[in-house]
Amino acid sequence: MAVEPLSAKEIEDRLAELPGWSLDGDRLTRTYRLPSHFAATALVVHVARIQDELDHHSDLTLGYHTVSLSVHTHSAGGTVTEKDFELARRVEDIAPGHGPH
Ligand SMILES: C[C@H](O)[C@H](O)[C@H]1CNC2=NC(N)=NC(=O)C2=N1
Repeated sequence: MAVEPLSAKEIEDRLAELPGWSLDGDRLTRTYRLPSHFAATALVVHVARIQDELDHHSDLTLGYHTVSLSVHTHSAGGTVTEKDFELARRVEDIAPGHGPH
């Protein structure tokens, strides 16, 4: 599927529906804080499954009690596309099940 870069306005509108997510340069990012290192690790594994299912992969960083995602679309020249937002929405759906953050 060919994907096009989103405009600044399109990104802004989509971010308004995704509290906690922000634009950092040309990347969509969010850091989740979890109740334990084990919970954070479980979230990483769950996100990895979603990323393989979507065939769209963020830089996914595990900290002590944190999980950070940073994503853009390589095939669209490293810009933010609808695919990045699709991933962000899917992660938002499952993150609450991993404990408070
Ligand atoms: C061959 C495979 O479909 C591509 O390499 C996929 C995999 N995951 C990807 N992830 C991201 N973030 N951008 C891509 O363009 C991308 N392309």
